[in-house]
Amino acid sequence: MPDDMVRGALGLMSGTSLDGVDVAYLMTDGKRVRAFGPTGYRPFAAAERKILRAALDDANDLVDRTARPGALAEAEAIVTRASAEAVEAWQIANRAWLAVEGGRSGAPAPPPVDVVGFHGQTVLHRPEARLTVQLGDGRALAERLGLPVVYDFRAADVAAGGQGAPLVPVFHRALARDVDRPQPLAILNLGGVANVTAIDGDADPVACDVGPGNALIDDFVTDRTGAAMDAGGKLAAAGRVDEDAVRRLLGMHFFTLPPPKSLDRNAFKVAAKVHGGLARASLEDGAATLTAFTAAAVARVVPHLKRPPKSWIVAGGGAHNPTLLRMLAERLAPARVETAERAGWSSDHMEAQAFAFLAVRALDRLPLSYPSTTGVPVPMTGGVVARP
Ligand SMILES: Nc1ncnc2c1ncn2[C@@H]1O[C@H](COP(=O)(O)OP(=O)(O)OP(=O)(O)O)[C@@H](O)[C@H]1O
Ligand SMILES: CC(=O)N[C@H]1[C@@H]2OC[C@@H](O2)[C@@H](O)[C@@H]1O[C@H](C)C(=O)O
Repeated sequence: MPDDMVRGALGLMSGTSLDGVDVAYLMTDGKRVRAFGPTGYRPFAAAERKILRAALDDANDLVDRTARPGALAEAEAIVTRASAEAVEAWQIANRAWLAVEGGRSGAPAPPPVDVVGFHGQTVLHRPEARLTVQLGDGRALAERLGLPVVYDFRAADVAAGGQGAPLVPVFHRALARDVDRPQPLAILNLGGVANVTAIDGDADPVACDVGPGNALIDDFVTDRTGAAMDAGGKLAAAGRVDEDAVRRLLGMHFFTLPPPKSLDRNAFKVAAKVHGGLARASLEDGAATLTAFTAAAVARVVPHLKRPPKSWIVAGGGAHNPTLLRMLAERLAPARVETAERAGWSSDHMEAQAFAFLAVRALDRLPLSYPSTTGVPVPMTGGVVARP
């Protein structure tokens, strides 16, 4: 098989917010994106979410990444089933689109989906202990779908001493090739955790997790009101930022470290309670302070980079929060800050697209991570391939 073969790939991502499985189609040779395709979403039901939360707790004591005690076995079955359903619903919804795309190069038509990239659900990430666990049975998924599935993307990197995250940088680099923005260009993902990729010419991308994304804001708002998030950043917009608290939080050791580095979703949970003065803060002031902390943590990575980025493109759920975007623009000035949509990309589907892209690279044994993205000793491929 020529290694620049263009394949159709579906990526599946279930992020730290435990909301559901995103699915996205990509046509790619693993180097450039040839075309984006339709996307889909399969939410977790409340009962499923409950089991996934229990699995997060039960994963805390894991020392063997293959063990599935407590709720972990049931949670893994849920992730696998939800992912299969996400693909099957996507195939049904896009039958007409696939027929047209599949026939685009004449008969015999290439199979429209050649491979599925299955991230699974991270329940534990402790790279310093060489431990990272993503729930999801790739073999069972391959059998059920009748398609090759690439899964367990982070294991090889962590086993080699890397951070195992972030893995999107190689996809960010491919995206950056097709946009005209002044470099260095930073691509920021604001999920539960925030991560950044800095692209500067032909050098390998420099990347790391930078701090809390939306997780602290979500948790605080949920504790106080029961709502899942500060929708539209409305609460934060009405509050006053406690700059002293932001400074105290930025004093944490993590922020002094240069990239590469990665984070567990709950890395700042305790610190935010202790140093953020949140117990005494009003709902609005607490949301404003945590939103400012997220923005300030992003800006704090700049001194660790060789050159400050001239432009920032923001993706992930946080790109829907105008207050967070405003605070980012203030703290990153004079750099230009814009959303992924402005660049012609998708804030909500970038991670699923990334795992479609990574699956194709894994099939061709191309590197998924680099010393500058996860700290692996040499560029490394990864992922496990399950064939039906
Ligand atoms: N309209 C909105 N207003 C404010 N915040 C929003 C909005 N939409 C999404 N978000 C935020 O984005 C979060 C979800 O982001 P995303 O889907 O990128 O996270 P994830 O993929 O689960 O996390 P990760 O990338 O860390 O795995 C929500 O929990 C919320 O905080
Ligand atoms: C261990 C793990 O699953 N980490 C996620 C999480 O969510 C965002 C951030 O933390 C990032 O490091 C990573 O996901 C993205 C997709 C990545 O690997 O690039």
